[in-house]
Amino acid sequence: HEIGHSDVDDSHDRAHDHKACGLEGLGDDFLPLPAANILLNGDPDVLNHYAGNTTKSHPQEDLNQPSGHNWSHTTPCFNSISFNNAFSAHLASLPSFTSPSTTTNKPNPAKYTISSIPGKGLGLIAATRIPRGSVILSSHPTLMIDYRVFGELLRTDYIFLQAAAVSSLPSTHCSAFFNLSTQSKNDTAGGGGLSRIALADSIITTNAFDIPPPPSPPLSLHSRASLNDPADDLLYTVFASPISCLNHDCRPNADYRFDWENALVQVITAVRDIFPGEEITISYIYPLQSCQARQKHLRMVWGFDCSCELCSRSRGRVEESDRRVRLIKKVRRLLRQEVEDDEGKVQGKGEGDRKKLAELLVRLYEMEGLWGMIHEAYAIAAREHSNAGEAWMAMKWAGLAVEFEAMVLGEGDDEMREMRELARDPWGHGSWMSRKKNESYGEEAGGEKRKEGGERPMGFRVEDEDEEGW
Ligand SMILES: C[S@@+](CC[C@H](N)C(=O)[O-])C[C@H]1O[C@@H](n2cnc3c(N)ncnc32)[C@H](O)[C@@H]1O
Repeated sequence: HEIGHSDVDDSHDRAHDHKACGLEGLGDDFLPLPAANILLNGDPDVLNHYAGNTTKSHPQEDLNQPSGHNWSHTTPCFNSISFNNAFSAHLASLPSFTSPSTTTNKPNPAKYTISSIPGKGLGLIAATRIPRGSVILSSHPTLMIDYRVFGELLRTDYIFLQAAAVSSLPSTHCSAFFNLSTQSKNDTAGGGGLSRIALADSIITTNAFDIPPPPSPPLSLHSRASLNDPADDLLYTVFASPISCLNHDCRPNADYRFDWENALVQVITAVRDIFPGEEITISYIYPLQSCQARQKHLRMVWGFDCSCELCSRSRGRVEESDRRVRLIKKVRRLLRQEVEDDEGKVQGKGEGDRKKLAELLVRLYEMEGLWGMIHEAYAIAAREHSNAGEAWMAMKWAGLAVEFEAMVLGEGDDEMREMRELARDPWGHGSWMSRKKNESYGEEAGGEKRKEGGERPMGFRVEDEDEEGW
């Protein structure tokens, strides 16, 4: 990467000028034998998906891009390296790829500029105020790799397939890919001594996202053995778009989700208000770790020393944050300790304190600035108040949970559905009054009553998701 690109189009055009694309560009790195064997044996394949055309690619062939469409780097298109061609074909059959003229990627230069950030390379800077909950940008993946590729193929084979998959993308996408950064500043395509195969590998390592399985897998995925283990990540993807310029922050102001309904579009949303001139950031790692653990993880996996605001604080303030993280974990553990009594009702230790603990948890997430995760605390607080028969408080917390879940989980998520239900009708929710009635919660120790006509307390409008805040 050259430092100081001010917009994406410019960087892509420049890359296009001086980078050879296409398989012939692999030059001396061409490794015909092992890859040819893999392809002849059938699995895995590199599949090219251009606007609804699914073409099986053999690395030796130069692919003809479909004509009749004005290709730009925002036209949705991806290559996949997959053991499951049906799945790739399923994605390619979705409207984003079959009608690219109506569903192009959405870079949003009005909201941000790409600038040089001291110590981090390029990054996205807010050009305007971006309210919490607004989508900043969204993009289709350019490259998808089935995770099993890394376990089941030799490295020499899969790094060849990676380079072949990238090189057979349309030239605009290929250029955008090779313009992405690598872990070592000297590795970029313009300079540095890396071969094209090694360069593609380094770019993938630096810029890829893990994609977990969808909440309800499409039919073509049911054959995947690894789906039996929900912890298994499914795909490894790279977005040759401004998404790849988002730097890491241990307490980020934006977060992302993958929209399975819409061909795995990655949607980046502000999780708090972002002000003009602020850097837009996401977290590359699980944020609930000590500073030392986060730093170690980022150094080992990503190869950089984090210079985010939290990691740059004085030692005392870093320790304060670490203590809060430990307390969050402890409170979560305490709230998870529940047993069912003879009647199947949930009985917790120190029951009267559970609501207070849940509210403490919310406060701790807020103090830590964990806006991308705070829906967890809101959902816990909502259930605790519902368990205790406090309808209005349950509705308040469930409403907040829905608002924040919408940013990071999306509509298909089970917890979001549950919270929406709880916010709408706590009295009919499974958690209602499930705590033993041995304490005087709410009205008449029997819980708050449903109001006539299903009135809501002022300010709780779960349906009005487009409105900013409550
Ligand atoms: C996906 S790229 C992000 C865009 C990159 N800054 C660029 O110039 O293209 C990831 C790389 O950005 C840099 N980076 C991201 N977050 C950082 C942080 N918090 N501190 C230092 N470097 C960071 C690291 O070099 C990392 O390998």
